[in-house]
This record gives sequence, structure tokens and C-alpha cells, in this order.
Amino acid sequence: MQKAPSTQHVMRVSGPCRIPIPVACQTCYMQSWNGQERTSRGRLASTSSQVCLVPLSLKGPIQTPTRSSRLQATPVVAVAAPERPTILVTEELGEPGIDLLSQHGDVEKAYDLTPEQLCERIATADALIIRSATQVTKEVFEASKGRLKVVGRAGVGVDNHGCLVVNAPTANTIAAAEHGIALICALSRNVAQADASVKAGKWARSKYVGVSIVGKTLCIMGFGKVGSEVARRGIGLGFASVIAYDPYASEVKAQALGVKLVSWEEALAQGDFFSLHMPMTPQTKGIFNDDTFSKMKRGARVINVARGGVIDEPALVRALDAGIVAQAALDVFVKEPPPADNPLVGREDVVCTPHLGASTTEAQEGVSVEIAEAVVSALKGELAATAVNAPMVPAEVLAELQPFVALALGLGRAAVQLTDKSARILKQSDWCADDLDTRLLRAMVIKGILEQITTANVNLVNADLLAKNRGLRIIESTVPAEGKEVLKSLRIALGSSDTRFSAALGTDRKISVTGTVKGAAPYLTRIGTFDVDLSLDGIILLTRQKDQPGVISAVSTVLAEAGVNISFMSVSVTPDNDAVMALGLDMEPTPELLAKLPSLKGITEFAMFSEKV
Ligand SMILES: NC(=O)c1ccc[n+]([C@@H]2O[C@H](COP(=O)([O-])OP(=O)(O)OC[C@H]3O[C@@H](n4cnc5c(N)ncnc54)[C@H](O)[C@@H]3O)[C@@H](O)[C@H]2O)c1
Ligand SMILES: O=C(O)[C@H](O)COP(=O)(O)O
Repeated sequence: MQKAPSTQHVMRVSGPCRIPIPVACQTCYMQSWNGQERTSRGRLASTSSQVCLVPLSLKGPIQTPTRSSRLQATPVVAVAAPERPTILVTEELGEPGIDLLSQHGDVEKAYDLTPEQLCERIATADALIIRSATQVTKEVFEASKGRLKVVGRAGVGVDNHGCLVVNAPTANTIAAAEHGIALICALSRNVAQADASVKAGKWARSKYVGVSIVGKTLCIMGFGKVGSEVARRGIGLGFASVIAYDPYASEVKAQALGVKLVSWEEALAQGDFFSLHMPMTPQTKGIFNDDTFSKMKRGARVINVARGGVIDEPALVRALDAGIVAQAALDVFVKEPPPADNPLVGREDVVCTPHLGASTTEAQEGVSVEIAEAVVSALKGELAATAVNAPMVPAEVLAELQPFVALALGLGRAAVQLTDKSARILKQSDWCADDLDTRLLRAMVIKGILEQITTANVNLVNADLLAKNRGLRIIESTVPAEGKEVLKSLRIALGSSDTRFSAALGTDRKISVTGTVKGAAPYLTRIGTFDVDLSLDGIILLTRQKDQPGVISAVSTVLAEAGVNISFMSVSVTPDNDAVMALGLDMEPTPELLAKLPSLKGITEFAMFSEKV
């Protein structure tokens, strides 16, 4: 790809920085590698925004994307970090990824394991990195006995194991699209068959007369990352028209690329070359069946670089035999590798490759880094942008919720340190309750509560399950607030008769703490019925006293004598002279110091909690 002479198109890096993933230009949707410079350690470097490198000649008509088309859904998850995790890699991974993983944990490469061997090895692994040949079954999760925290790549039904699954969703997009194009060309000109024939000593020129692409219609089935890149390249190849079927695709994106979105029936009736790019789901399983093939033009060509299971293989054999499908090119199969008796493999009218879509040097380097960064970030307890078994939160919403993540965690920690029972979360928001997807915040509240009373790693995947297992009932409600903010405040109420600080009881007799975000920092604004104003950071000492002269100085003197510095203070007084004082301390007071507090004049109770866990 050459540098465009002049363009204002800007590439936005949606993943964490420094991952060499292809990113889409926000204006023309062209994907390019986000960074071509190598750092001194050989890694690809990138910046968070850069100029689109796509030559203008390759760009489709330009449309301004809508707000929704710009929103990228981002799954977010945090898991707790083991000190030096063991990372088991069961399939070949690029060296840049291995290097990165080795900086954060002990990497064990163990290729070609049998399912039984995988179950044995998994018992000592905190993270597992796989490619498509490794099946992570229920047995594998059971054999891990809860030690496995994250699987890098893919998995089904793992939510109940509380194990996060992350993948590398973008780094092989271009490679797969290029393979699709390679197969279209190979198919139309019989490249593979002719090559085999020459190598077998033949010179069969008339046998391998091909068909031209010019004047034909390329039909993209599944207009996602790979599909749209095949479409763009298809236009460059000279197809007369490129159409796409994808019930969920953006019209704006299609228009920008010069692709016409059509119905299922129209697609089948109009396509000459069908390039399949939909994921394997219950809806797409065997979607290319007898009925589908019967609706195609006679002599259609089918290219599958997606998943073998979207084609009903016996139906494709019948369609080839009937001449409805003239040729097929298959990179993927229902069972991989295909068994020797798979009738498709031996046919002259079918070109096969062994699941090579992602197999370019560049893509594998990119994938290795993308997955390594995702696994390391998950193990470090950071928000994992490529989690696949976690709720999707649009990037824009995530940006607005982000400051509330620390608040939710802090309030959960604060509330449970004042008691420990079931929780009620009240959100004050200007957003309609249905629009406010706050599963992330709920998970953080649960994490704040549970991490003090269990050793379990709480994350977005397992939070609800762990809460349920601990008998922690979470009730959420939202009250309207004025303004445009996504959230104004959060109130956590814990139902308990077992109160360590009775001033924290609200009018509903529940331990309650309320907070907000000020300048991106979490603040506690109310404890029980007392208004406070303190940053949720570090060690906090709460005292309750009669509002009378000398109490504040007595407490500060005791602290000062022990060398404990007060970083901030907030005092709230009710009309009947009941007062709560909140003090931020630079260091944790000793038990001896705390024992002196009840004897100080006016102090009726105190509690201390830490926001450093
Ligand atoms: N052969 C390889 O080595 C290789 C490499 C990369 C990706 N893949 C596969 O290619 C496929 C596409 O990957 P991607 O990264 O573009 O995914 P993607 O999620 O970006 O795109 C998939 C698209 O399919 C659409 N879709 C979903 N259900 C559909 C349906 N019933 N009919 C039509 N369209 C439907 C979605 O709306 C989406 O736009 C996946 O199956 C992926 O596993 C294979
Ligand atoms: O799903 C994918 O990313 C592709 O099918 C590539 O699979 P591979 O990593 O096993 O080549």
C-alpha cells in the first residue's frame, strides 16, 4: 500500500496502542496497519491517531459516517492479576507475542497436545492461548479447577466458569480478505488445477479455459470486517458490481464503499461469485443448503473463507453435480482437517486450502501481539477490549462510564467494610434506565464487596454468578436526574443488622454510601444520612461525635502524636448536633492508636476503611 499524496482521512486506533492491528479509516472505512514503524525491540509501534495511508484511487465514495456507525461496541472486563502467571500456549504463536507474554509471565509452549494432555497441563495454567485446532471443552475448564483466568482466542459456554475469553479480532482481517481474493482469482482461471496438471507432465491448455471477472457480480455474504475488505478489493478487480447480503450491516458503510446491500433472495439471484464471510452461528449453520443453491444462477461460484459449517457440504456436492455451482473454493470445512472421504476435497471443480486465511507472516505477527496484549491486560486486571464472553459496551458509553468504574468499586469496598450483606444499587442518571447499560458498574460494585470477603477473582463475566453463590442479592434501580450526564451519582445500600458504624445507616435502616465523580476521581458524598465530601482514595477514618468544641482537635492530636498525617477532612453536622467526621490519612493507624479513639471526649463510634486493596 502506497502513501496517499494528500488526504485528511484519519485512522482511529480502537484497540490498545502499540498493537499492529489493521484499523479502519473513520471517513472512508479503508483498513490499514496501524503503525509501520518498528521500535528498537522489533515491535510494531503505532500512535492513537494517524493519517490514513490509503491511496485516494482505492477509496470509494466518501460519506460522513453516522454516530452509530462510529460507535464501536467494546466488551469490557477486569480480572484479578496473579503475581507471575503461567501462560500455556498450545499452538504456534508469533515470536513478538511470545516475547511480550514472557515479560509478564512464564510461557509454556506445548503444541499438539491430545485432549487428555491438555487437561493435565491446564491444571497449572493461569492463561491459555490457542488457535483454531484446540478445543477448550467443559472438561478442560473442569481440569483447571478454577485456576484458568483467561483464554486467548475463543470458546463457547464458558461464562459459568468465570473464565474470560479474549480474542484477536482484527489482526488477520486483511489476510483473510486477501486469501478470499486469491481464491476468486485462482478459481476463475483454474490456477490450482492447471498447476497440478503441468506438474503431472501435461499441457492441457483447452481444458483450463477460465472465466473473466469483468462484467460479473461479486456477492459478499456477510459484510463485516473481512467481507467489506473483499468487497473493496473486488471493485478494484473489475467486477461489474459488488453487492452484499448482511441483515446487520450499515447502509452508510456500504454506500461509502460503493457496495449495494441487497436481500437474501436478490443476492442469490444476482451473484456470479459468492464470497462467504458470515460467522458460524445457529442461524448461519448450513445456511448454504439445497434450497439456497437452487436459487442461485446456474454456473455460480462459491468461495468460503469463513467457517466450513455455514455450508451444508453434501448439498454443495449435489449443487456441483447438477452444474448449479460451477466451482467452489474452500479454505474451511465442517471438520478440519477434512476426512479422506470428504467428497469435496478430491473434486477437480473444488479448490481447497488448509484453513490458510489468517496465515500470512504479517497477520500472524499481528495476531500474536494482539492476543498477547489482551491476555496480559486481562491478567493484570485491566479492562480487556477484546473479551468475547462479556457484555458489549459501546466505546462512547464506555468513555462516559469509565470514571464511574472506580467509584463503583470504591463504594462497594466502602459499603462492605461497614457491614457485609445484600446490596441495592441506586443510580441517578439523566438517561432512560433502559438505555443505561451499567453491567460493568454492577460488576465493579460486586467486586468491591466480594474481594474483601472471598479470594475469588471477580470479573465482569463471573460477578453475578459469584454474588449469587455468596447469597448477595443485587437490586438495581435508576432515578432520573437533570442534565445530560450519563450518571450523576451512585448509591450502594447494604441490608444488614450487623453494622460496624451506625452512622452509615440510612433512613431505610440499610448501610448506605453515595458517591459521584469529580474531575474523573471518585468521591464519597454521603454516608447514611450524613453529607460528606471525601476522595475515595487511601485510608479513611470515620468518627461519629456530638458536635462540641475540642473533638476535632483531640482526634487530630492523637493522630499527630503517632505521626499520622491527615490529608483531608470533612465534617457533617445534623440540626441536633450529631456529627460525622471523615479524615483521609496518609498511613494506617496502629491498633493501639485506634484503641484511644473511643475514650476521646464526644466520640461515640468510629470505623476505618481502606480504598487500597
Ligand atoms: N479462514 C480464515 O482463516 C479466517 C480468518 C479470519 C476470519 N475468518 C472467519 O471469517 C468470518 C468473518 O470474520 P469477520 O472478522 O469479518 O467477522 P465480522 O464479525 O466482522 O463480520 C461478520 C459479518 O457477518 C454478518 N452476519 C451475521 N449473521 C449473518 C447472516 N445470517 N447473514 C449474513 N450476514 C451475517 C454480521 O452482521 C457481520 O457484519 C468469521 O467466520 C471468521 O471466523 C476466517
Ligand atoms: O478465526 C480465525 O481467526 C481464523 O479462522 C484463523 O484461524 P487460525 O488462527 O487457526 O489460522
